[in-house]
Amino acid sequence: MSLRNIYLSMIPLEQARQLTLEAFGRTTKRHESLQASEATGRVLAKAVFAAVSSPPFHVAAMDGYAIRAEETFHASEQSPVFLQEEKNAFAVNTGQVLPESCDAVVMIEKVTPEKMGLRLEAPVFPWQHVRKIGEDIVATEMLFPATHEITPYCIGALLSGGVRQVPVLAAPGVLILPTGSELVDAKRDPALLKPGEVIESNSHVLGKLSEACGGRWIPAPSIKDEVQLLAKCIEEAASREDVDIILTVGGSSAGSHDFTRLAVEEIGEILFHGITMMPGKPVVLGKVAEKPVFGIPGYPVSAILAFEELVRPLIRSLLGRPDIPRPRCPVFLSRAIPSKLGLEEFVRVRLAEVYGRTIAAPLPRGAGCITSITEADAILRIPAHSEGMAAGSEAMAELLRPMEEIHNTLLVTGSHDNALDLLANELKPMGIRLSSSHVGSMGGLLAIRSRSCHMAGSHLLDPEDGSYNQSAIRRVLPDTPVCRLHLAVRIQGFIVAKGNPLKILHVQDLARPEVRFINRQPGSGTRILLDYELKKNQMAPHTIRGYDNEETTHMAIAAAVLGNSADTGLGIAAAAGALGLDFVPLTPETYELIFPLELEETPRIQAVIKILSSEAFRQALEKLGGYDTKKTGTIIRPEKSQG
Ligand SMILES: Nc1nc2c(c(=O)[nH]1)N[C@H]1C(S)=C(S)[C@@H](COP(=O)(O)OP(=O)(O)OC[C@H]3O[C@@H](n4cnc5c(N)ncnc54)[C@H](O)[C@@H]3O)O[C@H]1N2
Ligand code: MOO
Repeated sequence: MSLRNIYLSMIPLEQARQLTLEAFGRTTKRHESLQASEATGRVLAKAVFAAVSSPPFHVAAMDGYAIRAEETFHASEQSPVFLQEEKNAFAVNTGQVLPESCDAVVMIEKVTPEKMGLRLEAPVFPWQHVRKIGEDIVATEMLFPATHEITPYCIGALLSGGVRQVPVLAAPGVLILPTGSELVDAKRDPALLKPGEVIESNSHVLGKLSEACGGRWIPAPSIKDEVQLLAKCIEEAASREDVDIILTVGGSSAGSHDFTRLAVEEIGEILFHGITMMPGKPVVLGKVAEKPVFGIPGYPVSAILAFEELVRPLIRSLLGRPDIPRPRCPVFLSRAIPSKLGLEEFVRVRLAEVYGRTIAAPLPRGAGCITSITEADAILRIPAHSEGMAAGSEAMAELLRPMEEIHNTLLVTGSHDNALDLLANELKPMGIRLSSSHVGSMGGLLAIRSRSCHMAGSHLLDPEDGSYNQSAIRRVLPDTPVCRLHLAVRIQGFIVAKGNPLKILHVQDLARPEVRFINRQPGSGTRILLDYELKKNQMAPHTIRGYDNEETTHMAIAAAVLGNSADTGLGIAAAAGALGLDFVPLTPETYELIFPLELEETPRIQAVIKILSSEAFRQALEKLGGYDTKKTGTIIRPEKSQG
């Protein structure tokens, strides 16, 4: 039997959210009583009133003497008043109860003990430096209304107001049921994973996200892809009193083992299947025993976004609370972001402050890559009706990190080099975060031109004279004086499988029919180097199998060789070494960090210069292998004619 699903018609996200809230968004009726001191993050089920006043008595607000104010009214420098300890002046410390006869406190530094008593040279007004009964909280007054969310501050008010127990809404129980025969428990030793097995991580992410917005995660062991089993588990979950929301994770899409919709249809009804959002398209919403059942897509980023856009608003609504929107901030795009018409797209971006503007650089978009969201600083929503955004255009970003972190980011755009990771590590303790965006050397110079990065990693060979970067800078940045900070001379060569099984030794070997090549993108220094080598050897690009298959980083080339989707690609030794591959050296090249002269004195650039000039950095670079560091850290300043 073919159990392949077809989607119901997809609906817009906003409509899906409304349907969800209309069907299930009612404040929960389940209450519980909690100790006030343990109630942070919980939501009050009823209004809470103070049992006692605070302060409960008139108390001293300063260290000094409690007195009767009227006895000091005529005090002045010329005719001081002398008060007598224990008769009409009583020593008190801040917070102590005032003796009954007193109505004011004079600060200790305002009186001088003398033979005649405590000398006072100025009048004291009634209730001066006294905190009167109920100044803060009056017994019986309402402290917080129903659906108020309790913060640590609130606990102070509750305890001071004599409230020890509080009635709170039961945290909505979110049962999370991972589905997929390939899933293995995250506690299992990852070294023992068999081919095809996948570490179950999504339920942990969604569970913690549920708790962060006020829900209670009810974990469930993952189950195999079987419709009947899935239906049974959902039914059991729906019958539990402590379960308010059920999430199945994985199997929501159209694959032959994607059973969520079928299972829900068997025991309940489907409200929708498919949303015009990406990632997160194949979400299912069903109703079983009057409870919401979400079919959450299995890709990690799809799962997170489906949760945040639909499940979180529902949890908040069960708590009588508004959703928690991400803070927003206007940004400018470092490069164009094309987008699919008809889908609301959530593009993950890195942010950095460059020349006073917040620049957004898009990250790779695969919904299967959890790192596309862990590395992101913000999310850009591209509306369904848009085909994308142009480079330089302004957009509204939804922040995933505090702005302070973003302001301390050094944005390096351009060619990729493993040494940048080393640099990032050194910058971190200095409070600077390095963010690198891999767009190739030429892309980096263009980003300097459009003032959308601080530094560009570049290794652009001039085939005419064998120099690096100089002529490209003259061409691309005729009006921008830039400095060239020497990172290293590095060896470019062929990244090959361990033992170099196809014996790839020369450029000519790339033309052998059995050799599958993986190329770098146009505009990258490595691509220019390859084309130069081909020309030198009189080889036509079309004679190389895989010339048109492109990746954007050295590590991606190495990964392609490791994964056996290619036999070789041009790259640096460090990338081969990182993945345990072999390396056939071809030619040395100069890699520089280019930055605008006008940024030279900024702390972020100064920090990089300092690190690159250190012996420790040089040694670490040498250790990576394939680098010559003789000139590391030297700066070539702009030619006079430039600018
Ligand atoms: N023919 C079509 N195929 C797919 C479509 C489509 O429209 N037509 N949609 C794609 C989209 S979009 C998404 S998103 C994915 C997700 O679909 P599923 O919900 O069916 O997810 P699975 O196939 O079960 O898993 C996808 C992926 O994620 C891994 N996974 C699943 N659960 C977990 C977990 N709990 N922890 C960690 N990783 C998990 C799973 O092993 C797969 O690798 O479908 C596209 N396909
Ligand atoms: O829409 Mo799916 O959620 O891209 O990855």
